[in-house]
Order: sequence, then structure tokens, then C-alpha cells
Amino acid sequence: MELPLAFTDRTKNLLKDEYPAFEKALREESPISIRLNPLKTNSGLSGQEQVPWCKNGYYLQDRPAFTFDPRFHAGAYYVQEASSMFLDHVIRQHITRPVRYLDLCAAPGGKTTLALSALPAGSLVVCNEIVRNRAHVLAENIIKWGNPYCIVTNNDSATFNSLKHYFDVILTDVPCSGEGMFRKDPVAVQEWSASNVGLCSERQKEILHNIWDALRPGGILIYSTCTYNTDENELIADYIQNRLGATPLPVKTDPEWGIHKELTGTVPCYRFMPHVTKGEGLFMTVFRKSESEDIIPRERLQNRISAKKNKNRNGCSIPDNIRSWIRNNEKFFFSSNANSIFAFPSEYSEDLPLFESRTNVIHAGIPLAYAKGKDYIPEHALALSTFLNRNIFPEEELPLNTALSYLRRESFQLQSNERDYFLLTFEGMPLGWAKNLGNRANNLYPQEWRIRSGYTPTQPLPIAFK
Ligand SMILES: C[S@@+](CC[C@H](N)C(=O)[O-])C[C@H]1O[C@@H](n2cnc3c(N)ncnc32)[C@H](O)[C@@H]1O
Repeated sequence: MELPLAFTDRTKNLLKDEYPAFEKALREESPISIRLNPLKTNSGLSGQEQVPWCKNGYYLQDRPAFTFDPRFHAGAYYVQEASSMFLDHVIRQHITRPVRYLDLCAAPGGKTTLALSALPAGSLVVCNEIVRNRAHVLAENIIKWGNPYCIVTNNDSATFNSLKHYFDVILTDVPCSGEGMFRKDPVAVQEWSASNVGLCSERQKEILHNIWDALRPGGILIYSTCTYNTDENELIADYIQNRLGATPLPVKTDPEWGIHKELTGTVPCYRFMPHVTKGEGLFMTVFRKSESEDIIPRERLQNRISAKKNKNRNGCSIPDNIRSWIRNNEKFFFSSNANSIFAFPSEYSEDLPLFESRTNVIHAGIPLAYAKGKDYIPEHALALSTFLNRNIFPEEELPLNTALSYLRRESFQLQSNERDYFLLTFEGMPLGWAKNLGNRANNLYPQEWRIRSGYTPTQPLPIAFK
């Protein structure tokens, strides 16, 4: 790896005596890590080292071909770089009651799926991505994770400006110059320039201004980047303190984790660098918004919208049998939209219409079914939802080869002759639906999610759940 000269000059200045160790570590292999979905796997991983700052994070010894593991497609785990999992520690330390949480720059969804597992149960997560095709990848990962307390939007950060004091917590995992990805991604090295660092830091300030009003007084802001320079890190932390008037919120950490403290200024910052921490580059700092402003009651925002939008909810005619497709259905409200039926947690029945009217919602709650003629076809998201009622549909467990054929959307046959919608599983985990016609089955796996490679592994899967 040929590092840009301006980068080495700047970083030598910053790290001083530590620089040689840092550069040496940049030339070493990146550790591989995954984070388990506690709602889909209630165990740990056998024989693997745990990521110390994340309850469900594990290092792997090698990089398996995740694409050919059906459990990956079932949402049993997310492949995430270990340093990023520090968010788990921050959330568990500072957030103890259910919150309304915004993940502003969320695709592909690593930190969103983490928050969905780490936040107190009953929290609502709104995750947003500005780039349209990345927003769809985000929605795919949220659907696989299977937690219904989530809304996915595709908007510019300025859109959130009007939701004054709505969120209790906002994570801004901002676009940055990506120095922390140099070891994993050669493109990040090629695209780096000192002028881009300047552009990134201006954009970061603009993003922070855009969402600042949406955070309630007393609410928490988590700011993170995956870069090393201070322009996008400590200097932005100073800016949040001095220009936005926020108070830094220290995070207790274990010295054994090797987290580096701030390199300039006095705001407590948490720096992950490969010569001291086992992971890629990450910077994180946490603030509390001052309580001095009067809080705008959330109801005031909601009432303007919800009366009209909610007219059709709950009361609309949803067939009872479809309501029974999810567990604890008394905790959800049901709604239909064109030919589709979906469910959303009742305690947020006033919130969804707000987002539907102010943002571009591309996924919310649990899509249940869509009407085709007289038939209701179960949605793929229902198969992957952690609220799916497993007593409704017949199931068939697939061996590895057939599971991979199914995930490639190839045609295949089921053991059963029963004509019905079948839930297909691998090691007991739902993968999706097939409509069994007796002599053959229609593969209902989403076309755009299918595995595009014909390769089938011959070795047993290298990840062993306990
Ligand atoms: C560091 S990545 C987010 C990674 C994500 N949080 C995760 O953990 O998987 C930053 C994201 O910000 C998005 N982005 C780019 N420009 C933006 C802007 N002006 N405002 C908000 N987000 C932006 C990028 O498309 C990218 O998906």
C-alpha cells in the first residue's frame, strides 16, 4: 500500500513517536469480526474471542465466504468491523430507557442493526440514508435483522430540521475522508486528498447544524467518523461544544481495550487505531444537548399530521387471519396501503404518520402481505421478522445445498406435496417463502437479493453457534 505523502506527513505530526507502530499496523491484516443478532441466535460463538466492548461481537480467525452461509441471509449475524461495535458500549452505558433514536447516515446499516440490539426494548429507531440505492441496501439489512421498531427513510439531513425536539438520541456517523479504512479498502487510499479532508469537515458541520434542532434539550448526540485526522474529529468535537453549546459526556472504558484518548483539545474522545486497538480506525465522541431551551412537546408535532393520516388505521378491514400471522399482534396496529398490509408497534402509532408526511419512508415495521387477486401473499419481510407467528404456515427445513439453490432463486422441489405457502428454514432459521404446487415449488425469494454466484462450498460452515 502506497500511502499519500501528505497523509503520512500530517499523521506523523499528529502521532509523533507512535507513528512507526501505526504505519506498521496499517500494513498488517485486518481482523475479521461479526456481531450476532440476539433475537435470532440466543447463544454465542464456540471457540471465538469476544470483542470486549460489544456484548454480541466476536472476532473470527479467518474470513469465511459469508455469502454462502444461509444464516447470514437469515439475519443471524452482521459482518461488522470490531471498532465500530464500540457504539454498543456507549449505548448501554448512557441510554437506559426506551428512546426515539435517529441514525442519520445509516447505510449499509452496521450501526443501525447494532442500535436495534443494544437500545432498551421498545425504542424506536429511525435510520436514514441520503443515497437512494444505499437506502435500499439499508432497508434490506433492516428487514433481515427482523426488529419491527424501525423506520427507514431516504432524505437529506436538512429534512430532519423541521422535527423540532423530536429525537432523544441522534447518531451522526458522518461521511468522512475514510483514513480508517485504508487497511481494508485500497480505493479509500486512492481517493484521499488533503483538500477532501477540508471538504469533509465543512460538510460535517453542515450536517450537525441540519439536525441540531431535531434533538430534544437534554438529548444525546453521538458523533463518529472512520478517519484519523483532527480536522474531522477533535476540531469538530470542539465545534459541537463551543458553537452548538453541548456538554461532553465521558464514556467509561477499560484501559486494556487500548482506546486512544483525544489528540488535541479537552473534549473526551475515543480513538480506535490499529496499533493499539484490535480493529480499524474509528473516532467517537458523545455530548448532551443543553437543557436551557424549552422543549417543544412531541404531541404538537404529531397532532398536526396524525388525525388525518390515522383515519384509515386500525379501523381498516384487515382480515383476522392476517393479523394472526404475527405474535403479540395486540401490540401492533395494522394498516393497508394500496394492495399491501403492514403492522407497526402501537405505541408509535402517532409517530409513523409524522414520518410519512415529512420524509420519504421506504420501509417501516413489518410488511405482512400483498393482495394478488383473491390471494394474500406473505411478504418476505414477514418471514424474517422476529415477530412471525411460527404456528401458521407449514415449514420445511432445507439442507445446505437446497438452501443455497433457494437463495439463488433457482427452481427446486419440496419434500411435501401439500399445496400452500411454505416457510423455508435452515438450522431452524427462516429464509423466506415458497409456494408449493405439489410437483414443484415457486421460489418467492426476492429477485434483487438473490446470490448471484453458482459456487457451492464443500466444507462445513466455519462459524459454529454454541
Ligand atoms: C460512514 S457511512 C455510514 C456507515 C453506517 N453508519 C454503518 O455503520 O453501516 C456515511 C454515510 O453517509 C452518507 N452521506 C453521504 N453524504 C451525506 C450527506 N451530505 N448527508 C448525510 N449523509 C451523507 C453516505 O452515503 C454513507 O452511507
